[in-house]
Amino acid sequence: MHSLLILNGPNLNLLGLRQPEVYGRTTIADVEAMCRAHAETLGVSLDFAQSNHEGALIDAIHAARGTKDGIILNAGAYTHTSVALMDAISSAEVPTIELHLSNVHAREEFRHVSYIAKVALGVICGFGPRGYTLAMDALVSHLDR
Ligand SMILES: O=C(O)[C@]1(O)C=C(c2cccc(Sc3ccccc3)c2)[C@@H](O)[C@H](O)C1
Repeated sequence: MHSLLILNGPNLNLLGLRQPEVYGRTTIADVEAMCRAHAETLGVSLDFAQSNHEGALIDAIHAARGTKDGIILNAGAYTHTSVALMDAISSAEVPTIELHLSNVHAREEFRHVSYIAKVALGVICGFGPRGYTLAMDALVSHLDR
């Protein structure tokens, strides 16, 4: 059975509570429930976490080496700034999909930069909460290739 980690970065704990016009009204708890139901369907185990702290996200990625088969990472704003997260993903050697609720490429210029994409298996963005289950499907397809 594949073991997946879904990791969410800063401010995503407030998802659905503010800026619904950009990020929708779905809460992070709703996203987790949807992902856990989809994990059952796929027959995979799932850990789901969120942190506002870059170091905690790095620690979770380090811990995934040798224990998780794949990571889905919505690093939030750290996507656009964090060489440390890029290095952690690279060193963990666990296939990682970069995930965004919004289409970052259609937004402000600064959101077009991604340090995560440089070391990711692939990027899914713009599909809202559905992006998480799309990423799960893509990761399992990759692991079963
Ligand atoms: O689209 C995303 O999922 C993204 O990763 C998420 C982000 C993000 C940024 C701020 C807040 C939130 S969640 C939220 C939204 C409104 C109010 C409070 C929190 C997400 C952005 O930093 C990224 O550029 C894009």
